[in-house]
Amino acid sequence: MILNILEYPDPRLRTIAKPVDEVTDETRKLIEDMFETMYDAPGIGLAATQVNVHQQIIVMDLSEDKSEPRVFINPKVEVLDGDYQPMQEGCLSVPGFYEDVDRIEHVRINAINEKGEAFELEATGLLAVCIQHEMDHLNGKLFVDYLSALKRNRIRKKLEKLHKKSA
Ligand SMILES: O=C(O)C[C@@H](Cc1ccccc1)C(=O)SCC(=O)c1ccccc1
Ligand SMILES: [Zn+2]
Repeated sequence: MILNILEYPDPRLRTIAKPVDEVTDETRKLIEDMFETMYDAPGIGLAATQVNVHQQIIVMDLSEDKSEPRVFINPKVEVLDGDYQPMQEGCLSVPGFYEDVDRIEHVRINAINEKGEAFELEATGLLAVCIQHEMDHLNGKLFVDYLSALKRNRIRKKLEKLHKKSA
């Protein structure tokens, strides 16, 4: 089922997600709906926060042909080296805006998969960037928070105007 994606500046996007106690069939159904929603958008990542479910669940697929689906439940990210690199980011909750954000170049993520098995992954490049972007969502943070107040307010005003039209 395609789920509704919350859009900035919706305050619910600022909610801190809670850990998943047990990976159940209900968790797996939500993950299935998150993948369907992400592919439909289209996007390369989606955090449960964005569909107003405040559990620590991220789905991702950086492939061109939906061939590399990834699930991260209760993820923890470690910095492997402190270098930052700028990369252009978009966000399904901030549709139509793309801005450069500095992110840590090399990270390690520890998480649980949809079968409840623990795993670890080292990442650089777009995968590392996407992991940090999705982790921010689970902590109520958005990529616009890294921009200047001027840019952030311009984006907010444009999206609020769009919401009024469609409301
Ligand atoms: O809002 C999200 O979390 C999804 C976001 C993830 C992301 C993209 C780029 C850098 C960091 C994080 C998106 O997927 S925005 C859409 C997008 O970037 C894209 C869409 C289709 C094909 C390729 C990229
Ligand atoms: Zn996003």
